[in-house]
Amino acid sequence: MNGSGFAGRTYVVTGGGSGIGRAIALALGAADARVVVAGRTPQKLEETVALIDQEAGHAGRALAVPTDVRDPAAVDALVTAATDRFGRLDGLVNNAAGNFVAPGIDISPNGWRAVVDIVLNGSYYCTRAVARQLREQGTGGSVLSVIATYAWHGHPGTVHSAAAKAGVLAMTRTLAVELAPLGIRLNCVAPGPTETAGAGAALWATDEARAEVLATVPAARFADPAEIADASLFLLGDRASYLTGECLTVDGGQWLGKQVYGRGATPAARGRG
Ligand SMILES: CCCCCCCCCCC/C=C/C(=O)SCCNC(=O)CCNC(=O)[C@H](O)C(C)(C)COP(=O)(O)OP(=O)(O)OC[C@H]1O[C@@H](n2cnc3c(N)ncnc32)[C@H](O)[C@@H]1OP(=O)(O)O
Ligand SMILES: NC(=O)C1=CN([C@@H]2O[C@H](COP(=O)(O)OP(=O)(O)OC[C@H]3O[C@@H](n4cnc5c(N)ncnc54)[C@H](OP(=O)(O)O)[C@@H]3O)[C@@H](O)[C@H]2O)C=CC1
Repeated sequence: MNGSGFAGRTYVVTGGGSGIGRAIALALGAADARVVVAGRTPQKLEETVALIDQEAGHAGRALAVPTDVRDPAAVDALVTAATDRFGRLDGLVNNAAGNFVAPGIDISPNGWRAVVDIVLNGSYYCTRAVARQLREQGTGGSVLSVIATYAWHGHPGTVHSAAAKAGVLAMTRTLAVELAPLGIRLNCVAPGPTETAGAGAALWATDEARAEVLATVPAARFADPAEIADASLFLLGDRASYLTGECLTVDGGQWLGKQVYGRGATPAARGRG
């Protein structure tokens, strides 16, 4: 990835201790960026830092800052820790999330709050704190939020997450316009079903549920987190320099494949996925 423009730049990745967030953090590290990973579990963050150091062949390219993104003061402290360590910031990946499947009519206020606080409020607090730092630096930068296609088509069992992700998309489009004069770009990536332990536990915990999800994907497979990371680095980096307020879907055709006719023609639907 030499010449990609990431060398020496610094990115905060929330939820960087696992799954897609870890894959994005590793890809940034491999592109010679400096990476600050944030999440609630210190051990998972330290594992990501160790993997980045291992790939780099030396320590010091990454920093773990245990942070609950629901706490705006903790998020401000995260940005301070990142700039104290690396001198400046260049971008943010809003990746942290929580999810569970339940009928909307049965979700408790606390269950609703748990998901919306992490996904929507957390993304706003992080975006606000990083954008303020970029404004102070006068450098511009890039914010990427990881959402899901049900932000626009909805999905039974996920009303809290779908509503929160839709909010993140609206935030992205709104702030893309407000912050363009400062040279700050904001975009989203919307992965389809992606092989991570977190999503597996939250969304397809049984073989039956997993097979049902797979049958909805025309590409007849789950995504590898590295494929989401590839698209994410494109959106974060200079090759997307005129791209803002957009969402790139990386879902193996899942959400377009909802037509009545033709769905049975996919390998997964024929039981070969
Ligand atoms: C049918 C779906 C298939 C869709 C396929 C489409 C394609 C893929 C698209 C996927 C898009 C998005 C994916 C993801 O987001 S994957 C990320 C998954 N990762 C995680 O969820 C990890 C983090 N998770 C958590 O931290 C927790 O799950 C939680 C979100 C609940 C937050 O944890 P916290 O410790 O803060 O909260 P509590 O455990 O105390 O719970 C708070 C309240 O929430 C209620 N709750 C929790 N789980 C459930 C459940 N399964 N059903 C109902 N209610 C639940 C809990 O009871 C608490 O409320 P009360 O105090 O009122 O009891
Ligand atoms: N996997 C999939 O199929 C899809 C995933 N996505 C999205 O991709 C992103 C990553 O998901 P995935 O990698 O699958 O799942 P993970 O469960 O691995 O990732 C979620 C991350 O968020 C962190 N997190 C949760 N709550 C908080 C909090 N309050 N503060 C800080 N960090 C928090 C978790 O760490 P910790 O618990 O240590 O805090 C964890 O590292 C999410 O935004 C998800 O919605 C979208 C579409 C499909």
